[in-house]
Amino acid sequence: MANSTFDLLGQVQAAHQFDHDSLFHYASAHVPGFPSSAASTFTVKQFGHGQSNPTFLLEVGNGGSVKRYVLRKKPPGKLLQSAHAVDREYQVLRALGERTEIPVPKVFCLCRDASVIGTDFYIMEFLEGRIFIDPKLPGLAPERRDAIYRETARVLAALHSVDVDAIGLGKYGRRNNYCKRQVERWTKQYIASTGDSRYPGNPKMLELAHWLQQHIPSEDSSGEGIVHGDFRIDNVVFHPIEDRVIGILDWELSTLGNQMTDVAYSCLAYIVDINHENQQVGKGFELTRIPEGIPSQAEYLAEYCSASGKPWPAAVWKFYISLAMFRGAAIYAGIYSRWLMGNASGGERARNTGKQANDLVDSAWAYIARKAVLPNHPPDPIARDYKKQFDGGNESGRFVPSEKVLKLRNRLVKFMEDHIYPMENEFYKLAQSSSRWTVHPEEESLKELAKKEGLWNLWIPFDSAERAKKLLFDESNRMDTNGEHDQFLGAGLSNLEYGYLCEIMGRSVWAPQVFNCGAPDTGNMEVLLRYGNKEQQLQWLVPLLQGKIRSGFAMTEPQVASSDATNIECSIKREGDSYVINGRKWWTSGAMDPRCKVLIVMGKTDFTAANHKQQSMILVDIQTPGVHIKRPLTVFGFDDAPHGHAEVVFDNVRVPAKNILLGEGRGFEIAQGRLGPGRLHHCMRLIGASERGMQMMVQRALSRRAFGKLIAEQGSFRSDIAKCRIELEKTRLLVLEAADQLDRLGNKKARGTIAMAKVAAPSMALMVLDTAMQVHGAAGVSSDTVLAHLWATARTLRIADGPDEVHLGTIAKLELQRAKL
Ligand SMILES: Cc1cc2nc3c(=O)[nH]c(=O)nc-3n(C[C@H](O)[C@H](O)[C@H](O)COP(=O)(O)OP(=O)(O)OC[C@H]3O[C@@H](n4cnc5c(N)ncnc54)[C@H](O)[C@@H]3O)c2cc1C
Repeated sequence: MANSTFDLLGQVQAAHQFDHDSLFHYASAHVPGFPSSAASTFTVKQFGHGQSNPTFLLEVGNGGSVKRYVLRKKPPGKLLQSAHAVDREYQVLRALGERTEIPVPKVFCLCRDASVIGTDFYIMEFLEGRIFIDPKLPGLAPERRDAIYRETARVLAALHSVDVDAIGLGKYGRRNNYCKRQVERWTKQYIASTGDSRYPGNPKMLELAHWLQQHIPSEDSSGEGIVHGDFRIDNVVFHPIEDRVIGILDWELSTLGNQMTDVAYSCLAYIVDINHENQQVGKGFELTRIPEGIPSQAEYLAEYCSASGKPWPAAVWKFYISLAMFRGAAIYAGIYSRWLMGNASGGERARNTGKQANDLVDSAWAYIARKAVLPNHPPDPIARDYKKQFDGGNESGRFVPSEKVLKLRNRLVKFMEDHIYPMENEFYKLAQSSSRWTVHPEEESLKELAKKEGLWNLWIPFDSAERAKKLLFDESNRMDTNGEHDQFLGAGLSNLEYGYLCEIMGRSVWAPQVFNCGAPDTGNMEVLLRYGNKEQQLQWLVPLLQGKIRSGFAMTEPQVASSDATNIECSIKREGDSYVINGRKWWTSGAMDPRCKVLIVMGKTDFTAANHKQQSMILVDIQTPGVHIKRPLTVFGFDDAPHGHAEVVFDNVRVPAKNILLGEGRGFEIAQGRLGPGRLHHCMRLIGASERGMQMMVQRALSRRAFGKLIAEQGSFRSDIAKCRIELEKTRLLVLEAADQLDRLGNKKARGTIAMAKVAAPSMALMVLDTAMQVHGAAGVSSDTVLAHLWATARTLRIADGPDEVHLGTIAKLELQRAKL
């Protein structure tokens, strides 16, 4: 719940008492409209929230009406040099209040005469509104949380856009080398606060200061505008009922300088949980769980960057967050030192701040040790618009995702931003190293996290899940899942519903496997779900569903045109209780992966049967003698390690006869069942890859200048991007339509539309990604961006899972058949 500004009031603390009469007379003379009558009642209360300059509510009753003002003063006692400068607060509030639209309380007078109440003070307007002390915004509906965070980001952006020279604040501070000076200043103040034997200094804090000095971003040398210095959600007053800021408070640390420090400070709740009531600093909600509705840190930052026009700070974010924690630690050490002296304005609540200062230092070091802290690019605004578009829940229409799907989608979008995009570089690094054929340990941890978040096996259609539930749990209950078997059978979605989610996974080549939704595993699991017997399911399907193993599908052969599967020559010969397999396969995707334990092999059990009855599919344990992985193949130089596409030789491979799927001669039947949903999954992922391309294209065009103009301002680019958007939206609708037909009409009747989607999606993705690469210039074709890899993958999909021509043939055949009817 929000606190009303009234809720934060209490009695004036003993250490902060002052002469009320003296203040009353001064205010009567200096504050316009302040009652002067001796008959007035005058009460003073102290605001309990905040630890810096003591702040008081003045209430003057006069003839039934009450006027309210706020007074802010320096704390009494010995103060650190340059801290608590209320005259500066007054100066900045006045300039902003009188000459800009930035919401701040109006100031009335500044008093520098210590004889009035003992210290400098100023009097300002009292704002009646809401203050959110807890950044998790408990008690608020998710959409209000979203609105409040986004408004906070926009107000900060507006403040940072103020032209300080135009409003007389050009000399409010030195603009350049702000972070450098901050590190020096807070180091000094920390040392001053901790000299006492009751509170010794922490050597890790000084090491942190050193690290920060070494990592100051180059932009720090050129100055910017206003820095608030303590911009947090609880220093902002919201309108009593509207989600709009009516005042930014607490300007004690304001100056001119590097504004990204404000942004990072406002993000600290994502990283650490600082609550004065707690004895120690906890984990922020980025590490625990972001309360529903609150945008991810990346979304919050994207809102700020888009409103302020600032570049995306991925490369420097570690520095700014660590600086924010360093400064927080120095401030807390100062508060603790004042508490020890008995004059902390927050009173007893300051008792934990000494320990919390040390916790912040530890948190900063832990943050610095993190591999990745922000995605390389801001989250896709289109995904957010899409979310906004449907979040109202009132929209109707054929392709409007349900509430359940939207919730999963939002969770997935966050997971991608928080965990996948930040790890992409790390995954690529390993995949290009000499240890390329090993799995990155983080991938396995992310799989566990995806399970916990309910983002596991989402591809499983509800009808298949029902069948598996009966077979695997209800009867034998042998699947060891700690009673959480539902988690392994997806979320009970239709193919259409999955379409909205699979698209999000397609934005990164690394994502699908983290959610156990990658090819060829999904197709293979589908085969086992539909056609496997119980024994086969228990042996192979269960560990695949759990993500403990991976699998491959071996159909294509180098020596024959494999788009026509009747050509396949691999032989599967029955010999007693076994089948003996001989043949050469290639492009068996996933077979290089160290987790790959089983292959579904397609071959001929009867070379003399009718054309479509010769083929069978059989399960082969990859460790079986005679299975030789010959080499990884590359796609335009990408070997897709550690997954890989292998050439595999089967040399007298003997497997138990019970490994045959469905029975001899049923291979084509299974292939048809396998390929419908699997093909569509590729299409859905291509929509996501194209959205990523669009997003990168836009960012590049808005930040790169050529021949005196942003690329975004060049006419040719505008036409290209518009065409890309048209193609993308057309294709998305076609893919969703195909998924819907698959749900409603089944694989066979939907095959024409699935074929259309299968041809349209790669060609659209190639166009969009090609345009994105073009806009990136040479960087676009390098492996410094994800574009080339996404493009290469999209290109293979004009061939893999059947070349375009085969699908075009299907579409044409159906079209002509219709004409004959
Ligand atoms: C990245 C990648 C991953 C793959 N993963 C797997 C996998 O996991 N398992 C697996 O078994 N296979 C896999 N494949 C192989 C893929 O399924 C085959 O390449 C595909 O089926 C085509 O077979 P082919 O290469 O033998 O081409 P061919 O059959 O020789 O066809 C070559 C070309 O002939 C033309 N053509 C074919 N049919 C017609 C027609 N009817 N009309 C007009 N022109 C036609 C098309 O232009 C076609 O591209 C993968 C391929 C790639 C690139």
